Amino acid sequence: MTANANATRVLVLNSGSSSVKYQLLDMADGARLAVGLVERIGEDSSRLAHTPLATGGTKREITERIPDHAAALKAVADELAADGLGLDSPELAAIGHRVVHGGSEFTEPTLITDEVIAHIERLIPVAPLHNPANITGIRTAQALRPDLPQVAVFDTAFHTTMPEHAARYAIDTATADANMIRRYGFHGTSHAYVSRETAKLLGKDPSEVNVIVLHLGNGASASAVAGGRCVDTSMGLTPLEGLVMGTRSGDIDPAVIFHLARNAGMSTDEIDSLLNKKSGLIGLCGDNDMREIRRRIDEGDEQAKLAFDVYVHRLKKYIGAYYAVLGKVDAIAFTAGVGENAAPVREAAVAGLEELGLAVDAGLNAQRGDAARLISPEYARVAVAVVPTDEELEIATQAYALVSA
Ligand SMILES: Nc1ncnc2c1ncn2[C@@H]1O[C@H](COP(=O)(O)OP(=O)(O)O)[C@@H](O)[C@H]1O
Ligand SMILES: CC(=O)OP(=O)(O)O
Ligand SMILES: [Mg+2]
Repeated sequence: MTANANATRVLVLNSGSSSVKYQLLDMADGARLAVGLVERIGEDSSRLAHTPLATGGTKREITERIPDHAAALKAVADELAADGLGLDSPELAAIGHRVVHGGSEFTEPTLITDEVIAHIERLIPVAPLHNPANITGIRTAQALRPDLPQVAVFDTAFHTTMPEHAARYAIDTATADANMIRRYGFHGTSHAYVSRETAKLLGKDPSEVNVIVLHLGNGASASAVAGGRCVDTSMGLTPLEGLVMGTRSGDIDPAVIFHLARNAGMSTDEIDSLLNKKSGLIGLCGDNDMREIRRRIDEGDEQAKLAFDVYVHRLKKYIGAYYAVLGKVDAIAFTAGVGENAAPVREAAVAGLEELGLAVDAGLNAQRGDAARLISPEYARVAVAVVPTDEELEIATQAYALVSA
């Protein structure tokens, strides 16, 4: 199906609302040839940072206004071309796109056609921040390489195995069905990858283990994975539900919204922006970066301490909930920016759960490193692990498997 049957490279594009992250990988040996990021698209302070790993080159930065996603992708293509890794390369087998919302329709990586794009467009009302950027990324890449297979890998796909009782909201069924309202879950490529890597770390097959995955990045979500299949996850119709995040509230009483509309005179858009962009850690203490919050706590800042405590309390509640959902837990895996780096979050989330077989060894927890590792003491019944996620590798692997089949 590829343009060139011997081609083994995959370009992965992760288009966010104001950023594009990308990686070029060679699936013959898993080598990362180039990685980069365009951020603050549409602002005067746009920045492109590109590292051509294949040539051993150092990071290059471009700081000039990049008006939109199309311009961002063209700038990325130019940077790749400067290292002889351009989009015109015959070694490129596919472009893999992270698509955040695939609804109930998409359960597998999918070859992109006009019909698939139309489906992704129909889901914009339930993913207004993410799906439009994903579609622009797809269309721009198509324009640059119309002959190349483009593959959509959906954040929601891994969660489509959730049982109906976990996916349903307890609201009027006709209203829910008419409006696509159900729990979809997100960060699925990360939950899939990390749950498999955790099984590997335990020396087991994924089908033999039950894992709670805590993906704690800027966006954050938990999932309960039984024998390799997702049975529950904390994000819902949109990526707003669940854990406390960098700028999102996670779970709240839905009546907060009516209260703000009726009594504070806020519009729907203002409340949407409040809950998605001005809540979570940033809403609680003015900072969304866990490094800065820890620094402030070390200086005795009470507001930062409260934000940390709210964050950890929610996390602990989800660990307990998914322990109950799974019945038996073999491992808890911490991943993404906060999960991989913030030892105090891991320690606090598990503190006091010894009766559940959960404990963290302080020495192991304090160690750093890029490899998956256990941080629980020998005696603990449940393994606690730090397992670095790699969404780009997972997207490339899924996209390549589809086009080389
Ligand atoms: N060394 C660190 N210590 C504590 N927190 C960190 C560290 N490095 C990154 N983080 C946290 O990780 C977050 C970013 O996580 P990441 O998974 O890269 O997010 P995303 O992919 O959603 O942008 C930062 O906002 C910060 O809170
Ligand atoms: C779905 C989602 O929350 O994505 P991100 O963490 O990239 O914002
Ligand atoms: Mg991430």
